[in-house]
Amino acid sequence: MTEYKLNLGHLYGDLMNTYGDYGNYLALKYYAEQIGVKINYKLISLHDPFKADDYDILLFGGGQDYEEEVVAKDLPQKSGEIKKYIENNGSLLAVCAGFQLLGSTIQFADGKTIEGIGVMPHKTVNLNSPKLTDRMRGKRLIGNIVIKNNENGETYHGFENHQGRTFLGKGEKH
Ligand SMILES: NC(=O)CC[C@H](N)C(=O)O
Repeated sequence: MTEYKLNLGHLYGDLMNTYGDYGNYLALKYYAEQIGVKINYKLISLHDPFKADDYDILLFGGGQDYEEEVVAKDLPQKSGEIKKYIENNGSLLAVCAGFQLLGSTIQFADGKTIEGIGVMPHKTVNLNSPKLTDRMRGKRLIGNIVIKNNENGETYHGFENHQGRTFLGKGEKH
């Protein structure tokens, strides 16, 4: 019998797991097993090599500002391969800080701005940014969320806890 396998890479899963992002792997593993697919899990953390061709799916979870900055310093050594992975239409689930870090800049709660890897054009400002409307400014986003994907009709259930506000760039859509 053919054995189906998926190589899953968890980018900085040891640091970017504040909100239980490891659960995304567990859920995927559970559903994969139902259809006879085995998941090979690999944690890719600080100083670890990363090769785009080694993976079928990548997870990149959320984290607090402190860990996000630690990760941002390590990312340049992997960014070329991450870019290659994305440009080759690789599947990637990036959540919260993970998504922010793929963009151009991220502003933390203390006002400091750091650079993401710029593989996507979005940028993140902090919750006090004058770029925000009065209704949005000063509020932390926290709670359960349900998102409908209007393109494929799928509904995603999750939880958010962040202060940053991400503005999508050219060619990106909700
Ligand atoms: N949930 C998260 O990953 C938080 C990301 C980021 N540190 C923020 O507060 O915006």
